[in-house]
Amino acid sequence: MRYVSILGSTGSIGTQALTVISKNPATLSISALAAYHNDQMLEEQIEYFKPAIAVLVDKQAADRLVRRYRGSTLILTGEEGLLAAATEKSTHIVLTALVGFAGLKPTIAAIENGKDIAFANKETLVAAGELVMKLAKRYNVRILPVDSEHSAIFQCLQGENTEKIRRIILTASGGPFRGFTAAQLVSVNVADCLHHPNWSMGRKITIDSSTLANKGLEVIEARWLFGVDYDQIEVTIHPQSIIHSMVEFIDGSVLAQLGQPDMRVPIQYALTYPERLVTDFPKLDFTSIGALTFESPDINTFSALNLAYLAGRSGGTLPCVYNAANEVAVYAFLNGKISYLDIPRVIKDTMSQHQSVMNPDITAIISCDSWARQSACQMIEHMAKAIKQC
Ligand SMILES: NC(=O)C1=CN([C@@H]2O[C@H](COP(=O)(O)OP(=O)(O)OC[C@H]3O[C@@H](n4cnc5c(N)ncnc54)[C@H](OP(=O)(O)O)[C@@H]3O)[C@@H](O)[C@H]2O)C=CC1
Ligand SMILES: CC(=O)[C@@H](O)[C@H](O)COP(=O)(O)O
Ligand SMILES: [Mn+2]
Repeated sequence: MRYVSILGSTGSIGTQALTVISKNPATLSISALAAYHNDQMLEEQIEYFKPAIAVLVDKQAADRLVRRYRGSTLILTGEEGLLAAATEKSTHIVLTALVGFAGLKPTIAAIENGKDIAFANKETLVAAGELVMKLAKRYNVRILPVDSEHSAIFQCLQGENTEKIRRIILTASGGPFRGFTAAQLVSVNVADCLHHPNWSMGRKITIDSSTLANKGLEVIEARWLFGVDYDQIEVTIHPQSIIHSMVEFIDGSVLAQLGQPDMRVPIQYALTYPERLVTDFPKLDFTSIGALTFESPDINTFSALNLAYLAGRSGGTLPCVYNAANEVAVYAFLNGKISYLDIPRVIKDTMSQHQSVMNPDITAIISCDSWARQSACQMIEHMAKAIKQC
């Protein structure tokens, strides 16, 4: 039996992981569940999966649950609760399915306690990839990609030597605005952005997909997961999202991983690796797919992708700044404070104000994240004031 802690159990990845676990009761079991404030859904999950620990980071939400709950699961709260879920003693593998930089500390705690990581929380690898990968090596834990592209690459690399990689081809759907001009992007609204053509996901990553910041984050994620240079990572728009990514080797051979756009498959692979278990999820029917097409990304219009390459190549704390500024800008856009094209503007301007620290330790990364959030927030306040004055 493999015991799983899920950080972010009430979200898109978290709930799909629970479906996978409920379909494989002989192999997978839940030891801890954690969410931010959705007490109702967490309570239902506790009733069904009976974890040792359940956590709501938000104290008021945790209080509501504690007042109602009569079972034997230990209910915890706050950052300490999240760390407890990440390090619960019976846990073998921690699925990091929470959003944003908040995943960094529990991921490190899990690694330091010898837990394997099923990695969905890409922001942590972007902000602190070098540090996290070094820790994983030191504590001899496995880092198993959940992100569909990185799971695809990981699957293509089974039995291969990463030194024989010529390039990685990360596929991108292109999002809801593929083919749009900058002029057309001026007036897009939140509802337009939340309409991803192929995947149903949480709000933050869906906005990221639309700006191509998601692909930018994934480029940096790939650099750390697979130890390749940025020159070896290429992004190709593949609107059907059937090929989840490809690896070209030095002899010119290309391996690809294909499947329905269904996150339950990479989630299950990460949780059961190296085993493959039977699924009853819809399978590909090649005759009905028709064409698989490819095009180059429009990096001038969708500049968040280029900014990620810039941040990644510069290294140090700049990827952390890229991530923090993007997080702040996305939530400001979702809350109606800035317009869509302000998102890459905020990232670019925050990056340009930063004095990068090379080889950052955890303290430097945390202070860089705080600095970037504060700078991005100030920028957004100025933008909001300027709009009011018009
Ligand atoms: N969705 C997808 O298909 C994919 C997602 N990913 C990555 O996986 C991660 C999760 O994405 P997704 O599932 O879409 O996100 P969702 O917004 O759907 O879910 C986020 C989950 O994290 C919890 N959460 C949010 N903030 C915190 C916090 N500070 N502390 C503890 N828990 C928190 C939420 O709890 P509550 O509900 O209580 O707010 C919720 O359970 C992201 O990093 C994303 O980039 C990667 C590939 C695909
Ligand atoms: C499902 C998944 O892995 C997402 O990261 C997905 O890749 C988003 O689609 P885009 O290719 O549009 O960014
Ligand atoms: Mn992805």
